[in-house]
Amino acid sequence: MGSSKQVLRVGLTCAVDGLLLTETVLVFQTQSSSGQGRYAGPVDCALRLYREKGVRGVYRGTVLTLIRDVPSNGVYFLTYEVLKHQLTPDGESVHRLSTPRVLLAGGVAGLLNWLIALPADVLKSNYQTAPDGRYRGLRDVLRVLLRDEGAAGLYKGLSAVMLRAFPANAACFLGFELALKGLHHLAPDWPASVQPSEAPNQQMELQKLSRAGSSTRMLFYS
Ligand SMILES: CC(=O)O[C@H](CC(=O)[O-])C[N+](C)(C)C
Repeated sequence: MGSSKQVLRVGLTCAVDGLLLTETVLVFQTQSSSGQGRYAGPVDCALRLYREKGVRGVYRGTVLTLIRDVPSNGVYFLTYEVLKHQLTPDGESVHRLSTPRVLLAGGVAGLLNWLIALPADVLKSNYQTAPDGRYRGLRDVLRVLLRDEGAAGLYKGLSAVMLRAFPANAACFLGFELALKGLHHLAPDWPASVQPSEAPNQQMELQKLSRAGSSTRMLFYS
């Protein structure tokens, strides 16, 4: 694992990936579930939002998306890495963590992600799906929600979100680990597959590598 700060930084910057389609997806999902059928599909939805409201229309709610995703993504990846290391028995490599432990670390990371993300997610959804002119700005979305529903409104849908969060993110991280193992299998000498920061396991790995006669990989440990 990189340092906690590195993992946190990766998580925080990953938040930007979700910005591109957030408004389009939500507007399209809302009309689909209401059965109104105003848009033929997500692309049609994006194009019409753009034509009717310009770039601002497509990116409405971006600030709230960032408020949701930046802290929660940081905590998400950090929690996963920290838990993986804590769940690794002494003397064993974190890369050989058993499937149930990977699932546990991923599931808990998902729960914490949503515990932090949900209030901003509720505000973002209210803002993005409201008719034009309903809110005077982001603060107004919070004011109206607190007035109408109280603080509990910020955690609307918590149980459903949590029920989904554990299995979805457990499976997501298991898929990630399996993909990583597959790639490592295909390209064992690829530099990025070597973990120079694994100090406790370094000696053991070095012995294994020298037995296998792999001088290329040993270079990365020196
Ligand atoms: C807010 C969100 O989309 O959370 C993701 C996890 C999930 O349950 O969908 C996390 N991440 C955006 C890092 C994939």
